[in-house]
Amino acid sequence: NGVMMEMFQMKRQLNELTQAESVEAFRASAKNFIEVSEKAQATMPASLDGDQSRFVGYQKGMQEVIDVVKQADSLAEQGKLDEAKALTEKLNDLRKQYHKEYK
Ligand code: HEM
Repeated sequence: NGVMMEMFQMKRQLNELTQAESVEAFRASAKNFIEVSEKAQATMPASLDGDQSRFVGYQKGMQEVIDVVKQADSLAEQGKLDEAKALTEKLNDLRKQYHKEYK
């Protein structure tokens, strides 16, 4: 099982965030993104092979991602769509950083 399905959903939501043309569209994608990343956070990835101590680090990484999406959502809520979108670049940095470590 693992987190493959969640990861592909996160990829889709990230595309939607960067392409959102309205606050409403951005916030809807952010909500979906948070939901699916919380699911991923609760699930042991196959690549970790049951290693509980690495799972703790993995979960912290996923929390960083969730926090950035929440921050971006709150910018969108204030009508700052461009700033919200700019912040999603951080998600790609986190993706690269944590994939190196856990994928
Ligand atoms: C932030 C946006 C992220 C996106 C869009 C994303 C997307 C993906 C995708 C598409 C895959 C499968 C294809 C591939 O191997 O490249 C994948 C795999 C994986 N990702 Fe992510 N990821 C993200 C963040 C993270 C973070 C923060 C972590 C860890 C804290 C993580 C951990 C993993 C792991 C462990 C796998 C391999 C799963 C397995 O082999 O079962 N990802 N990710």
